[in-house]
Amino acid sequence: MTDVVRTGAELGAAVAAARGRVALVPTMGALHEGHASLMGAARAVVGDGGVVVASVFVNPLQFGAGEDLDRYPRTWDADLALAEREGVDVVFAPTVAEVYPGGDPQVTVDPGPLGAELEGAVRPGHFAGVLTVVAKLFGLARPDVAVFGEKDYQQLVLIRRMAADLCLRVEVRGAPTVREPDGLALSSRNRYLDDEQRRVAAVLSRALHAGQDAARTGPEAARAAAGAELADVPGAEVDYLELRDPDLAPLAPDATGPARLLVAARVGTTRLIDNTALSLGVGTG
Ligand SMILES: Nc1ncnc2c1ncn2[C@@H]1O[C@H](COP(=O)(O)OP(=O)(O)OP(=O)(O)O)[C@@H](O)[C@H]1O
Ligand SMILES: CC(C)(CO)[C@@H](O)C(=O)[O-]
Ligand code: BAL
Repeated sequence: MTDVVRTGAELGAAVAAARGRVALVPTMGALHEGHASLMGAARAVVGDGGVVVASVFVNPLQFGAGEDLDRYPRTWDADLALAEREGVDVVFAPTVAEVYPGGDPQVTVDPGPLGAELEGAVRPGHFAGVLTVVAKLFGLARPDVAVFGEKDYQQLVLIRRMAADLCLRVEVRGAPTVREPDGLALSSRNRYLDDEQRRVAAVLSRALHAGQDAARTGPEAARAAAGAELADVPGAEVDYLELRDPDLAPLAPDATGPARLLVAARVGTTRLIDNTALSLGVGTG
């Protein structure tokens, strides 16, 4: 039985009554099997005696002017059915006024330098909005553990850093990206794509695979192989393709070992992001 709560007070009461550990899965709704995998991971961490809370909240603070806040998919009935199927104990689905009773908050979380790079360079203010709402969700749900998808890798790195830097006493876990059979990462925004755009969108994961395959030869080869896949694909406009270390710091040209390859592109008016781990250097790829 999944309880639906709409206010911070109701959520506080629900988690205060919990006997086991509390795991939180923040989402913006329009739930898909990627979200379901996070809920499954949350249950695996806290066990049957724990409490899994999923939030469904389209956070205006992380959308810039001209972005898709108004048309972001809202599929409440299907979201609740998926949460019930996954055995989520509590769904927190607040209104904007409940989360931001005084309008935009005066105090927000500064994501630091990484917040202005990659996604943050294309979407100024985005990560301040993300970290602020996640900090509020942590304050409301007081989770022991919170689970986020690696699909939004920069977000995951920044939330981990926020939890550590601000001593939030929550364990931040990443979960692997769930993909369509052709490699496209599941994403709520995929539903904006028409058939032709959906076909084009598979180039992102093809590029990441090409980068992985070339990684044994070194960073430049990995980046070039991914770039070659993305070059001249009609209908796909690349925002960035970057190879970084696993914490998203820049890599030395001769770096070896673990790294992260990240891509963002616009297919029509839809922005898609994806990333993969890879291992650089001869004998490690
Ligand atoms: N394919 C996926 N596999 C695993 N986790 C995912 C996947 N897609 C999203 N998530 C995770 O689900 C959580 C909620 O994300 P969100 O509700 O924004 O969904 P989304 O599909 O990423 O939507 P959007 O299209 O807005 O990017 C985040 O932690 C995100 O990383
Ligand atoms: C973490 C999050 C739920 C905060 O609004 C959002 O950025 C998302 O869905 O990834
Ligand atoms: N999936 C990350 C939330 C966003 O794009 O706003």
